[in-house]
Amino acid sequence: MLREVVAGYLTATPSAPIGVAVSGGSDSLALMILMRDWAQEVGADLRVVTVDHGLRAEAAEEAQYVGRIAADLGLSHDILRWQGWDGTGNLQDRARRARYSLMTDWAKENGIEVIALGHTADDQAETFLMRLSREAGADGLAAMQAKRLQRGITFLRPMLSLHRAELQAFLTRRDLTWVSDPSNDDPRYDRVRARQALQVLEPLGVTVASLNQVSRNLADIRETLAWYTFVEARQHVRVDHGDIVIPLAAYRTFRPEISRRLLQQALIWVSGAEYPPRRKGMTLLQLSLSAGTGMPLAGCRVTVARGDIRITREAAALKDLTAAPGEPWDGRWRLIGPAVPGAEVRVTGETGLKTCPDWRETGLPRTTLLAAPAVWQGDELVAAPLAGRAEGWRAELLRSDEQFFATLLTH
Ligand SMILES: Nc1ncnc2c1ncn2[C@@H]1O[C@H](COP(=O)(O)OP(=O)(O)OP(=O)(O)O)[C@@H](O)[C@H]1O
Repeated sequence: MLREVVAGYLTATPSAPIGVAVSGGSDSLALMILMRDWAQEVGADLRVVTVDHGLRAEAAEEAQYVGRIAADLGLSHDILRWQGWDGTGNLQDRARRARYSLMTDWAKENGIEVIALGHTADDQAETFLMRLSREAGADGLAAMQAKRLQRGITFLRPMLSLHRAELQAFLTRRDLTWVSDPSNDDPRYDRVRARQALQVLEPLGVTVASLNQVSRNLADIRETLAWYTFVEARQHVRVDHGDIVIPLAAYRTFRPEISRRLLQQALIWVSGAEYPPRRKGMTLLQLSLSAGTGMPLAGCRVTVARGDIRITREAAALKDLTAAPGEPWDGRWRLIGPAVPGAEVRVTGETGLKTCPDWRETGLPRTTLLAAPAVWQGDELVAAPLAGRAEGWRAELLRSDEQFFATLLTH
């Protein structure tokens, strides 16, 4: 039964090896066993991975414990070590990001396109409660996706409908013990407090199952909102030299939730950021646009001019960014031209634009050109093709306009 639930998310005969991320906790250990049974049946090549964050003395031992069980099951196992914490930021968050990035690199090196994770219905319910305290909207409260493409790798969560207790019973039946992270009982962590709160809420009928249903309802709402944002964007929005342009007249007809989503995706798309700006910043931006003025936000400048809202990259955010000619710059542009010794691509900026007398003839706004790429040789501007000084160079945009519209549906 458990195996059928998991197998339901997997391709019958996968052509590439499949990864499974196992921390040693009960959920992911059960996942490894269920997937091994499935892999044997369909002849899939399963690869196990554990990230050792190096944060607890027992972590290395736990990773080896996973390795031993994997070996007993005839599975290959890799341990990835994180040594990157510089003492800044929120440790939990940094460790989590590092884990995803290490696993993504590992997958790419091994030709793995899919990694399965052991999130359960309990994780979903706990996350829901934690997000309530952060005043989340439909997006924050919506159920985790069972399948999500991130940085070129598909992350699968085939156990979202299963409960931790049934997975633990399954392991116990197989005489297997799992690793218990001591932080799982430490009330300093939000997740632990959320778990305790669930017990208190139970008499109200607020249970793991009901919270999962609510989060699925919200996922449907999220999808519907995404669809309407896409429809409005298709009808009114255009992409101009990597900027997103929204006619003010159309913007004024959008419901606030639709304009917020549109602006949020535009900011992410233009800046290349991994995460959306905070809600507070988005609210300020919406207020500012209602008053007919723009503002800088999240590495972008939002301007209002000639009846258009324009989301452009912020030049100041690019001042230290360099790339070799022909290489991607800011993940968006590539400059191609004749060989120039010592040439490098940097932002045009005020200094560069001063040397481009014809920039007005390009029809592009000044803010856009300030943040555009240029070719420099030391302090000398060699070329700024977008600002009317081509000198044999051309600027190639690395993302198609279509990609922007597509992100409105998937985020
Ligand atoms: N150290 C680890 N090594 C390998 N896989 C891990 C590790 N930690 C977590 N995972 C994987 O991620 C799943 C979820 O774990 P956990 O709930 O602790 O992560 P989280 O960071 O809270 O979740 P999310 O990634 O959604 O934020 C596990 O079931 C397992 O598949």
